[in-house]
Amino acid sequence: MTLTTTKTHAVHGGTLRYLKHDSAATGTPMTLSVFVPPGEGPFPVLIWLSGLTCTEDNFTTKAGAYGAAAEHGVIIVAPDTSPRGEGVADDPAYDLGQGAGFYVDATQAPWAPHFRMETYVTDELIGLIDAEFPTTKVRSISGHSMGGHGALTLALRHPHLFRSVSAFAPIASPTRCPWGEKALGAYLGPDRTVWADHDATLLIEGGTGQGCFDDILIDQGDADPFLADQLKPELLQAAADAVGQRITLRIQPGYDHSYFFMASFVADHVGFHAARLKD
Ligand SMILES: N[C@@H](CCC(=O)N[C@@H](CSC=O)C(=O)NCC(=O)O)C(=O)O
Repeated sequence: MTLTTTKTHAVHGGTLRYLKHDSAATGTPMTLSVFVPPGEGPFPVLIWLSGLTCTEDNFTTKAGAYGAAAEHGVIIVAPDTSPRGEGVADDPAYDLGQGAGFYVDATQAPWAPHFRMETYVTDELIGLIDAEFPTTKVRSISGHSMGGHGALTLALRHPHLFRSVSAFAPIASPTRCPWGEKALGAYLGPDRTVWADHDATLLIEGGTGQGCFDDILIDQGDADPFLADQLKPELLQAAADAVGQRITLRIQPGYDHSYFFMASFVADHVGFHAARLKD
């Protein structure tokens, strides 16, 4: 599984690479970016999962995370959000198919052959990064919106892989919002009991990952147009309170769903993870 560098940029004293590789998990080429801070390493890793419509480029060019990553000595990995290509299933809507992988392994036609983003991130991507970059083999995970859902569910489902988890405006309970119901129904089929394994709120309510994370940092803008119908962080907070999982949910006044919001607080998230990655 060879990584090919397509572009390299110097940034904040470190090196940002855009990369591509043939993925065994998705059966397609996959693209990603990797920022390596200045110095010899080895460095811990923060995996960033982006939201609907994104490629690896949105976070890389808009989040402004690399100054904090350089300061804390953290590698940041930002993969694409789905398999892509002519032979890959798609849907004309922005919230299903290419650019909307939802970080699950699809079981349903026509998605099942390539839409395997849970395996891609938790198995192939982590292995590839640890093999090809100077890592400490210790990592954390964060993401935005669909990627916030991905970060939370992958951390709760695979807590041995991650030291810490945070999210920006995550889809907190995809079994109870239009984006999630549409995607989980398409990728996993009509049985809602199967969806529950990919719903961060229901996972926390059921005790999955309990005791694995001392705190979960979540930032949410109160001017986010998706807050009431799609995101519902209050459900996650209630579930966490019920089982004693600490969540630091920061409602940020005036902030929307855009990368301007993330750029405003991403340094806090890098610092949150860095403190736990270096323990
Ligand atoms: N096109 C849609 C919404 C698209 C959108 O807002 N995408 C967000 C993630 S939403 C949840 O996963 C995003 O990150 N966009 C990329 C960016 O660079 O901002 C619509 O217009 O309603």
